[in-house]
Amino acid sequence: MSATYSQQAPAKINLFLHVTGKRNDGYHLLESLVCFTAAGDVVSGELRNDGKITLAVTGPMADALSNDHTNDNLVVRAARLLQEEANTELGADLILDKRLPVASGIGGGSADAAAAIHLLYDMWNLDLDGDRLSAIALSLGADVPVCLHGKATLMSGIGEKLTELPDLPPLPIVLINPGKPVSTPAIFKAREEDGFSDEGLWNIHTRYESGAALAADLQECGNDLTLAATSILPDICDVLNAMAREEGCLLARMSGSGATCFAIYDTATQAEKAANAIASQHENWWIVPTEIRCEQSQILSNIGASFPD
Ligand SMILES: C[C@@](CO)(OP(=O)(O)O)[C@H](O)COP(=O)(O)OP(=O)(O)OC[C@H]1O[C@@H](n2ccc(N)nc2=O)[C@H](O)[C@@H]1O
Ligand SMILES: Nc1ncnc2c1ncn2[C@@H]1O[C@H](COP(=O)(O)OP(=O)(O)O)[C@@H](O)[C@H]1O
Repeated sequence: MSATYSQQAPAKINLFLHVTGKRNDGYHLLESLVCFTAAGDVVSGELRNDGKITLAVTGPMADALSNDHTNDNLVVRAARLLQEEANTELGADLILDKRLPVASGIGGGSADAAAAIHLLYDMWNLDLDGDRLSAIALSLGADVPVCLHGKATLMSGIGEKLTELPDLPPLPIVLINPGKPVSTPAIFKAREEDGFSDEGLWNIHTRYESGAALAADLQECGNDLTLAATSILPDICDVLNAMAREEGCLLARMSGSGATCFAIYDTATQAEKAANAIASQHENWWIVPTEIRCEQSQILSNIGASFPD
């Protein structure tokens, strides 16, 4: 019987997200403090010797994905690219346990693609250098390199420049999605007339000892996609207000291009209380109390991927 491999695909949070410019190809230059939560999807799988790659999708959010897993799903696209790059004749039967809402600003698809790369790297016993893996990741999406890295990072460029940061303090958070997907390209398009933020506003050397200290500095930054996202989906304002009203809320903000928002609470008990209170009033919202994960991905350290200073 072959072994089952399993890899978590944690949700990505943009603690702040500044749009600092635009490239000629239409992609935007960003500066964002990215971290990862204990909540996420799970990718698992078994080895095949015939080179075929199959995918089954399970879990509460499976129905939100297109049925054409073979061609559309980022897990399969990542697996095919890695197979080609490594020139291997091995394959895999993969299962995606889809728990994160789709098209929701927490990089679920990007996290799944990164998890598939980690899992298959291990399963196929590969030996590729970090630059080649980073190039595969970027070709799948601007958020995939940071998801491959998997820990607190200052992300810039269009998503390919990664600066590792000191570990963040324990951060109890609540994630809320109002149950409606938003399209990332549509949000970037909707902010076309807005200006650009300055670069270099975040001190990459500061080590935060408490969530309160981190939240205070995050108040000096923002998410430059919020105005565009709330103009397309005003429900995001309801989410932010509901989070901010609960006791112990240090910061409530939208992640990525939305619509998922996160709030940092002073304690885990306050985060859970807030989640329960909000859930009792909004039964259609996706509400998850969780925390920021700080540990480095084990498999990444085996890969030895290098990232710019
Ligand atoms: C906005 C962010 C912030 O972390 O997160 P999400 O809201 O998707 O979670 C990411 O940059 C999203 O990354 P990702 O979702 O991988 O984007 P891609 O598939 O590469 O691009 C989708 C579309 O978004 C726009 N896009 C994306 C990234 C970027 N730096 N500039 C852009 O203008 C482009 O219109 C592009 O066609
Ligand atoms: N495994 C996957 N999980 C989520 N979305 C996927 C996946 N594979 C492909 N997609 C497609 O990628 C798009 C972006 O999804 P997602 O990564 O969830 O958004 P976001 O980056 O805004 O959080 C969706 O339109 C979805 O159809």
